[in-house]
Amino acid sequence: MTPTEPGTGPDEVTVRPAVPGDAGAIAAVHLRARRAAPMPEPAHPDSTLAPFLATRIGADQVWVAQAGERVVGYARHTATWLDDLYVDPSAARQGIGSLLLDVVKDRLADGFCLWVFASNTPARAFYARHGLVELEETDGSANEERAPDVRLAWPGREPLRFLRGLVDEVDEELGDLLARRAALTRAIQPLKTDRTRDPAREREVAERVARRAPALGADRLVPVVDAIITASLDAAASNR
Ligand SMILES: O=C(O)C(=O)C[C@]1(C(=O)O)C=C[C@@H](O)C=C1
Repeated sequence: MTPTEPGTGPDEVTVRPAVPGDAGAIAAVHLRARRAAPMPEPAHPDSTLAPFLATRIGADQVWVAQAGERVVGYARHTATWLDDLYVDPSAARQGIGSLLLDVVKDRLADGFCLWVFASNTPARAFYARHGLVELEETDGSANEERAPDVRLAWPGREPLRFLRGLVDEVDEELGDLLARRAALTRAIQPLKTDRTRDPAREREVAERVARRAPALGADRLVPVVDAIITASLDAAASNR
């Protein structure tokens, strides 16, 4: 199928920017597609979606796939995130998702990220086929549905640069966390009569960290925790 070529008959699919009047149609596609996929129930009532999407048309970039007069899919993105990509189940497997994804890749040529529910294996396979890479998997505690999800990235035309940019963002968060942790280590020290290191306590720390980072595991994290605590104690001693 060559959906963007003119003159391909009644099934010709075109992609155009959304207009405010599209909110109802794209909300309907979203809800149908979502319920046809292995995804958790939406966190908000169905009736709130069209008004929400109406506020996003204009604020975000929203692209509508249309077959004749019928809205069959849409994509919504910011400068760095793909927030939505849904195809009506009745128009599935016709290349419409790929068409929308190609529009987003063109617009965000330096790369972008998106979240997919871990349970949504068809979507994960679709994105893998289209060159997206899976990054971290969460336990879902940070999303509204409380369902495990996976962060994906399309690393764009300079993948190394894009992924290093993501590393830089994480390192900034890590720096904030290390500063908070070092301040606590420092606050504890004057309360202790015996300041020898406590290996059992440090092992517990490594195990707690490992529960949030199972891919690393406690044994690999023991030396990391040791280095952090050594640096924190050293800074505390030199700043006294
Ligand atoms: O909990 C303590 O006793 C601390 O001194 C804090 C801390 C840490 O930074 O977590 C530092 C050194 C100890 O060996 C164990 C833990």
